[in-house]
Amino acid sequence: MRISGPEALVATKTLVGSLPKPRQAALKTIRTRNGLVVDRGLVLIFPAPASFTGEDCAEIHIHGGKAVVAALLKELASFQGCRMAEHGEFSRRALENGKMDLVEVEGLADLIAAETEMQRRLAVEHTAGGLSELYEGWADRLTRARALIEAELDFADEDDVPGSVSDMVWADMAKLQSELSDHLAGADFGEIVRDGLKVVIAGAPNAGKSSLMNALARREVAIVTDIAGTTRDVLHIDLNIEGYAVRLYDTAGLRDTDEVIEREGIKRALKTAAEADIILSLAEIGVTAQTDFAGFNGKVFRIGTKSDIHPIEAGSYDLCISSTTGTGLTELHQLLVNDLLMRSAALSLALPSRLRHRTLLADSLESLGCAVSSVSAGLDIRAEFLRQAAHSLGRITGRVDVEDLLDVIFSEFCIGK
Ligand SMILES: Nc1nc2c(ncn2[C@@H]2O[C@H](COP(=O)(O)OP(=O)(O)OP(=O)(O)O)[C@@H](O)[C@H]2O)c(=O)[nH]1
Ligand SMILES: [K+]
Ligand SMILES: [Mg+2]
Repeated sequence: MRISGPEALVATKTLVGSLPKPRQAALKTIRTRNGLVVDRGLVLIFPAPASFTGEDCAEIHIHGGKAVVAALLKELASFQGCRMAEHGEFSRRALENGKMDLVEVEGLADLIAAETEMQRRLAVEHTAGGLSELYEGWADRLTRARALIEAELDFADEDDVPGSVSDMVWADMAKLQSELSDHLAGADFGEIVRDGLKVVIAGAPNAGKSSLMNALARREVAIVTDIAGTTRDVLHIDLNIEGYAVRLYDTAGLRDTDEVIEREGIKRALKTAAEADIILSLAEIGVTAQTDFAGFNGKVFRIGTKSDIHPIEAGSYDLCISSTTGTGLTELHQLLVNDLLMRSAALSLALPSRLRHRTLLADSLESLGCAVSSVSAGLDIRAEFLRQAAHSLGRITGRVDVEDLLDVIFSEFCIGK
């Protein structure tokens, strides 16, 4: 049981008699104020500000049985100012007290939800502040640049400000522009690691889409019949491939039809394929035509099916498989592994992984681009673009730029001494 806030230590002391030394576990008997023993267990205290929330915190380790928990909760609730925490309230207080920033809080949420090794690694990278450091470093660079530009504006006639500072600043800003843009390019993969690679099985009716889904799931997820138009709803399963989350979708067979339910199924199939990272375009070897999915964003692999009953036509397909015999399924798995490895190549896991990150990074990059390229605009306007770029970065971590501009000017130059 974790208790945080100004009354945490008072309440804990009342329950366990005497408090242990900060951050040292001690075995205590936990009693109600009527003297009834609730349980015996280890007690730890973390006086403010050296705690997770930044407030006074206590941990009472109890046996997890329902009645024990209920008894301690009931006793705690009777203390003045003590109540049940709301969802995420400990992290929220940590954020408010400057113990974590927004990216770290999001990382913690992702870490708790992580199911695959790569999701875990990405989340750890975020909770450990790797990304925050990067953004704060960039925001500092922008603030410094702006300070230098404003110094040139304000004190252009004074000797203390070296000339052509501007050139140096803009060269650095152009460099930052490309760093930011490289980082933003990693957002696609960051989102894939966090949310899973979307692999959509699509193609003509009876191509064997649902059979492939079942073979990869190793269970009968989808209905399989020899009737064309069996699958209507979009089905999905989650796979873990080399530590990466992969979401595999089975969809309705694509064809012209007047059947109302099937039409709706096809509409959904196309929508799902449009959002895919990878489309496995299935066609029965030599029997059904391959849908080419031209204009779709996902990478398309042409898969020939039922290789057990048709001669393999090398050249027409990227891969031929048989869900019945299992031929080609190892290769299909390897194809996905290779794709993931290719996407991850040369990328660290300090990647933006949420739409919120992506949007603000894009905003920042756009402002920076305006600042760098508006060569004919006044320096004041270009400086304002730099401010906006830093502001967007500050909003990612939640530590929006405070007005430390003058500090920077005076620390770098000896103006007005
Ligand atoms: N011989 C052979 N038959 C297969 C194979 N895969 C699927 N089939 C058969 O082909 C028929 C259609 O399979 P499904 O998996 O339902 O095909 P689908 O693409 O999901 O079809 P719709 O949902 O109707 O679009 C069934 O009779 C399957 O048993 C295979 O690898 N070899
Ligand atoms: K079918
Ligand atoms: Mg099907």
